[in-house]
Formats: sequence, C-alpha cells, structure tokens
Amino acid sequence: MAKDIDEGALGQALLGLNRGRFDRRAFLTSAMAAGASFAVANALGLAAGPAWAKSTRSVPAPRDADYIVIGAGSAGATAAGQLALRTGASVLVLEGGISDDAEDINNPSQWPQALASAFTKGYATTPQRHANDRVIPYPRGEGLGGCSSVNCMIYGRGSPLDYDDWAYNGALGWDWKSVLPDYKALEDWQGGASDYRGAGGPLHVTQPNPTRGHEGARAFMEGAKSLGYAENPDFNAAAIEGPAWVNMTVYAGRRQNSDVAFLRPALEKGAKLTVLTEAPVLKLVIEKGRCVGVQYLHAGQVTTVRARKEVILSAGAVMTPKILTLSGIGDAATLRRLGIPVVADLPGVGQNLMDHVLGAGVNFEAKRPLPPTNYNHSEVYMWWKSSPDQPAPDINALYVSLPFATKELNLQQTNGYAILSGVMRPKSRGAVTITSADPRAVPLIDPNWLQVEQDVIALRAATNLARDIGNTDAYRDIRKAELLPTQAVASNPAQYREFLKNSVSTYFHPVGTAKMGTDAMAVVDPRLKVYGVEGLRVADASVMPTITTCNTNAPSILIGWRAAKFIANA
Ligand SMILES: Cc1cc2nc3c(=O)[nH]c(=O)nc-3n(C[C@H](O)[C@H](O)[C@H](O)COP(=O)(O)OP(=O)(O)OC[C@H]3O[C@@H](n4cnc5c(N)ncnc54)[C@H](O)[C@@H]3O)c2cc1C
Repeated sequence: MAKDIDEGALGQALLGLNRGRFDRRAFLTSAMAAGASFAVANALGLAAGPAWAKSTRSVPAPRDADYIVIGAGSAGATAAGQLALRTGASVLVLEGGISDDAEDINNPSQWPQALASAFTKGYATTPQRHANDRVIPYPRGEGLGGCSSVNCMIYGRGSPLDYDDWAYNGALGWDWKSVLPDYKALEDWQGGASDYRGAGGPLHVTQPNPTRGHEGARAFMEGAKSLGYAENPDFNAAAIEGPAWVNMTVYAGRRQNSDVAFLRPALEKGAKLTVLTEAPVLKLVIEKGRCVGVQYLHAGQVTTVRARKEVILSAGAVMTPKILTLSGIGDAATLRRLGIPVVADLPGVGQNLMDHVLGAGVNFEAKRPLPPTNYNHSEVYMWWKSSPDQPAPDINALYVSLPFATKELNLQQTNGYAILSGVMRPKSRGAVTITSADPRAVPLIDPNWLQVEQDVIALRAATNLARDIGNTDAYRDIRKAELLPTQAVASNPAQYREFLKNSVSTYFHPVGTAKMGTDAMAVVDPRLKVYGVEGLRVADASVMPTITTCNTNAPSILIGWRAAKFIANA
C-alpha cells in the first residue's frame, strides 16, 4: 500500500494537542497536511522500547511451556492472565510488538498520539469497490494490550440479540444468558453490581461525569432528547438504544488496557507467566495433526518453542488468519497455490471479515474556539434503529469534539466539531487474504464496505440522525454552520449517495475471519478449538460469527476470558 501520510507531521500535531498547547487551528492544519492517515510499516519490524515484560533482545529463548499464547492483545492478555491464575500451569506469551509502558498509551487524553507512535502499525484496506475505490487507513495496535492500548476506550458489550444470534447460528453456549455472568465477573463497574453489571472484577469500567462533559457532548444529549429520544442511563445494562454517556476502560485517569487489567495482576500474584515482547510468530508447529509448538523470531533469530498442552492463537482478526494460513490451515486450493502443505482444509480462514462502517462526514463550524475534552473526545453515543421494524438498534451517532472527515471530503475548516454516523449491523462481508508464503508479506484487508445496498440505506439513516441532532437548538450557542454534507447535498439523492461513499471509514473493528460455529465456513467450534487440529484454539475477535452492535473490545476480552475458563474447566 502506498504511504500517504507524513507520520512525523501528524505525530507533532497530536503531540501539541495533547500536551495542553491547545491551539486547535495549528493542530488541525498540521494534521490535515499530514494526510489524516497512517503510515504503512513492516509487519515484522522490531522496534525498541522499555518493557516490564522481557524483550527477546535481552533474555534467552525458553524451550517450552504448558500453554503458549500468541499475541497479548485484548483477548490474548486476558486469556493468558486468566489461564495462568486458574490452572497454575506455565504460560508463555509471545507478543510480536513492543511494551505498552508509554505515557501516550496510558494517559487517556493522549490516545490519538499513540496512533502516531511506534506502537501502532499502519495497514490500509484494498481499494473499496463500493466506496469510490478509496484506500482507507487501517491502524492496529501491536504490543502489550494490542488494540486495547490504542483504542478510544469505549466499553460496550452490544445487544443481547448479538449473542443469541451467535448461539442460534451454531456458537452454542454463547447466548446472552450464558455470557452475561462472565461479563459481570470480568468487570469492576463504577456503578456497582446489579442484575446486569459486575463489581470487583479485574477490569475497571467508568462513565464520564456529565458535568465535566464537553459542551458539545452535553448539547448532543440535549439535542437528542429534544427530538424525543429518551436518555439511556447505561447502554451496558438492560438495553443499548438511546443517547448515553459512554462506558470507558479508564480508571483513576489511566487507561485500562488488557495488560494492565489482566496480565500484570496475574504476574503480581505469582502466576507462572512469561511474557516476551518483540517475539513475532512466524507459524505453528504441527506434528501428526497436533499443534505442539510455535516458530517465532527470538532476537531476530528463527526459534521454536514447544507447548506441552495447548497453543492459543490471539493475534487479532487480521493476523490470526495469516498465521493459520502460513501453518497450513485454510482453504486447500489457496494453500496449494501458495506452496504451503495442507494441514487442515478450512475454507473459512480469512473469510467473513466484518467491520462497522464509520460515516466520517457530518461536520459543523463552531462560533468560537471550543475547549479541550476532559475525557476521550468521544463522550456520548447513541444507538438507534435505521427503521422502526428493526428488532434492535443497527445504527449509531456519536459526537467528537474535533472536526473529523475523510481525506476525500476535503474539509478545510479547523474550528468545529463532528457528529459521526455508523452502520453497526453491516450486511457486507469482506476478507483478509494471504498472498504469499513469506511471513513478512502484509495481508490484503478488504472489508468490502457498502457491498450490500442495505448498508447504504443504514448509513443514510445514521447520517440523517447525526444531522438532525447537530441541527437542533441545543447546539445554538456553539453551531455557526453545517459544513458537511449541507442541506443542499442531503436533499439531492445522487449527491448525497456520493457524499456517503466518500464518508466511509473504519471504526477499527475487524472481526469474523476465523469464525466460531458448526457450518462449513466455521474455523473453530464453540469451545474455540480449531477444526481438524488438536491442541490449538483461536481466542480473539476473529472468532466472532457476526459483529456485535457496539464496539468490539469488550467482546474480545470476553472471548479471551472464556477461552481460559474453557481450558481450565476441561
Ligand atoms: C484506533 C482504534 C480504536 C478503537 N476504538 C475502540 C473503542 O473505543 N472501543 C472498543 O470497544 N473497540 C475499539 N477498537 C477495537 C478493539 O480495540 C479491538 O476490536 C480489540 O482490541 C481486538 O482484540 P483482539 O484481541 O482480537 O486483537 P488485538 O487487540 O489487535 O491483539 C492482537 C495482538 O496480537 C499481536 N500479534 C499480531 N501478529 C502477531 C504475530 N505474528 N506474533 C505475535 N504477536 C502478534 C499484536 O501485536 C496484538 O498485540 C479500536 C481499535 C483501534 C485500532
């Protein structure tokens, strides 16, 4: 993919923003000059960094472990910490990226800066056929905590129907009634325990204080209410619909990534846990149909480590299908074409890619400079239905306290704010495709956004909702003018459709590329075991059969949590 950003320029811009030198105009001008995108990096590049865990640069290679977990992201760190605590067995974590020991990761207000740091790898999509052939930046957090170290910290489980749908389609035991106790057990919700919420678990979850909320966020809430939508006090309780102050993985002013919540506490409790950073896995070692170890780079040298019991693959929805394919697990015809011996013919590997569609377009000019956020720039969300006959919400609108639009919409205004729109139950399916047996090759990422017309309809409904809220009287003290799409464009069907296509971007939520189920395209069974290979499970966002209606960090953590539980209880 072409490099289309001046990474340094964006980094500098974000740095200035987050160090309190809040000159919005200077920041936005330089961020836009940088291309509002992210650089493409070598997937196996080794970056230096201090680590509480052990970098392969400084420790000898371990020979074996009971369990090996590949990837210390949302799911992997959760699975590893829980597995070590629950079983007392030795657990080795091989994380390809670097330490999360950095202020721009741990300080929630600095999260945009983490996106421009060495921690984040800047992939990109293939040209999106149904979105004007645009190539869209696709960053992934690669290091301890994975994407939970660079994400926007929104914590949302999704709709109960999401999980019932999983179970109904083959992921037995993943229905809402079955997963709710685990969701409650893993969290420490600031509001305390209830029928829906948990207290005392390892993951702290909090909510912004509305009185300290951004004035534009408060206007969003008032504007939505003035249109007749009742405020939802907690979208992780009885229902997700309605405008709500978000839930965040933030505690005492610090980010609660999966390392902080699950890995470090396990180590502090004396678990037999070894965590290696800068340890990118090349492939699985499979002998006579059983996964017995892992081949990875230790201080840059190809090294093999043996697993006495099981290997848990948690490299995320982009890299998990790549590692499976390189290990001979995937579509047999594709494997033969790549010259990789077939271990298990699983045509679903890399297929079924789903991601929420982010409509990054609706923008307003402000009457005056707006203050910085006390939280994460994104304090209020609203889930709603694209049409009244939808059984549950399928669209989203959210306020961000900065102008935010895709490159193609060419937004020039620097003093303003955006209300983003989202398609949360997309019907389109894409793929992650591995094109080479060389482990350094970057996979092709094709979310195939707007492939299905229903997704265009839903995006239009979500964008209408965002415009309706943004044009309410609640914003009268802030709003100077609607910059994008404008009433003129919105009332012209052809121009509006073009605007919507140019507004398509990512929520950064790829899932589904090694889906759980029982049909021919399933890669893992409901206990997360890979079909046709012993001693191997996948535990990360790639096993989701369909995407959840909310953001995908919470369900990824749930998957890691349940993987450990399944293994410990086996
Ligand atoms: C910018 C951004 C913002 C987001 N905002 C939100 C949000 O606000 N709320 C929300 O709920 N979700 C959000 N998400 C999505 C959410 O964070 C992810 O869905 C979730 O973290 C996925 O978890 P995972 O365990 O599947 O993968 P990851 O967390 O991506 O973990 C995969 C890990 O595997 C490692 N790895 C990959 N390849 C190898 C290899 N070959 N060898 C060893 N290790 C390897 C990676 O380095 C990484 O640490 C966001 C994501 C991004 C990128």
